[in-house]
Amino acid sequence: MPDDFFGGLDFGTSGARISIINFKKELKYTNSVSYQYGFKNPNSWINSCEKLLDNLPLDIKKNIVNLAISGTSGTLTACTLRGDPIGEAIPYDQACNENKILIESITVGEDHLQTPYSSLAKALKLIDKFGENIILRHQSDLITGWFLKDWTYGEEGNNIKLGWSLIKESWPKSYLKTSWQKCLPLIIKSGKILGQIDTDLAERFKLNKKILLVSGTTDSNAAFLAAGLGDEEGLTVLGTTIVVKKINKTPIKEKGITTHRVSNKWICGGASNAGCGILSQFFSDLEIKELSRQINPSKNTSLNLLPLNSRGERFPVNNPFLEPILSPRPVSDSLFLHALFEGLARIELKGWEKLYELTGSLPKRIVTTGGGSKNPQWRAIRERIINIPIISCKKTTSFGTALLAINAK
Ligand SMILES: Nc1ncnc2c1ncn2[C@@H]1O[C@H](COP(=O)(O)OP(=O)(O)O)[C@@H](O)[C@H]1O
Ligand SMILES: O=C(CO)[C@H](O)[C@H](O)COP(=O)(O)O
Repeated sequence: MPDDFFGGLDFGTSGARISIINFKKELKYTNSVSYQYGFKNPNSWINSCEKLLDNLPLDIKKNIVNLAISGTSGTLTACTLRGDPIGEAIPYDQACNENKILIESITVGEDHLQTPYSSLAKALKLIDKFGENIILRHQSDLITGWFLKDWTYGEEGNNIKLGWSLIKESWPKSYLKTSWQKCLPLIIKSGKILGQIDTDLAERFKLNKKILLVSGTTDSNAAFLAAGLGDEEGLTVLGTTIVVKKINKTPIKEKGITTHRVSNKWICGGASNAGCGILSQFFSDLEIKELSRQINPSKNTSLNLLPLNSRGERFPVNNPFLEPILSPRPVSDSLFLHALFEGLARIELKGWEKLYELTGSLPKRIVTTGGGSKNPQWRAIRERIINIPIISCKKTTSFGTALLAINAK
């Protein structure tokens, strides 16, 4: 009797990854692809999903029983009522300042929505551009809909930045009076079975026709699940952006902070606009690895870079006008990389200080996931600057998403 398999697909900034696990949570298969048309183009997400499905070995295709999808939190796209993406998505790190006054008037007391990075700000911009005869979906919800050929649903965590309240289990009352409420998804808790894969799609990719789609989560929550974090540990995701998260007894409502609920715990934290993205702007992955070997992590470069991926910051400060500082650039590439690592470690430190201010405690140990987590020199620099022991977790975000698929109800 062949194993049943559980799949997790994660849509990040640099590409998409799939992990297939069995009931014992053993990783049976993984693969990743980068986006063909760039991150902002939703057809890239669909196209990379198709490539990942095409490349699955047949025995896996036939024995996947549950599938869950995660994606970047706060990347919103407009679609036709039939789920076809319209134009480019607005990515999580793009500030939309256009409807500030309207947003303040409909989100009184909801500070986390009153930022130009909220999905609400992006939703209003998309409605201004494309009208109200559209639906608005985040990355994870769009792809889940693509598998079902039904775009009705939205997963709770992915929609917090759009205004969904995990506590009240509703949209803000002020939305009821708007004409655009119909553009929002019907919210479902994470880890719930939504329905069976579309038959034509299953046939096209030779997949088990009985695959059940499970409502997924955000990329950072999936990383949290993969890391299996303890109450006294913190999570740092070193992906295109740096995300810091810790468990807290109560939710926190503040600009730049998101409170999610994962495995019945409140997970508080924030995502910077700085991260590995800036490394990729200057160096290939191989160059990063080789140049890192020349770095002495115990030394301080005394260069004070602020390595934001672009203008504007979400967390630890929420300022859409903050400019990156990338000069002076030393002649030595390894010295420059060293200084970038230090600048990123200082941003992470400020993140932890901000969470200390809001929660009253620091983690005893930091678990790190994401592309940057495999770098030992960066880890040592981070330990020197942050002064908290750090370990790397080899499990990927899509592995965490696959865990949701196992535990589906
Ligand atoms: N050895 C390394 N050290 C530091 N960063 C690395 C290393 N290898 C890859 N990266 C970075 O990892 C990033 C991709 O990580 P990933 O977690 O896949 O990101 P995302 O999920 O945001 O797409 C790239 O920006 C790349 O620069
Ligand atoms: O930065 C990101 C992409 O890499 C994260 O998706 C995101 O912005 C983190 O969001 P949340 O605060 O909801 O976990």
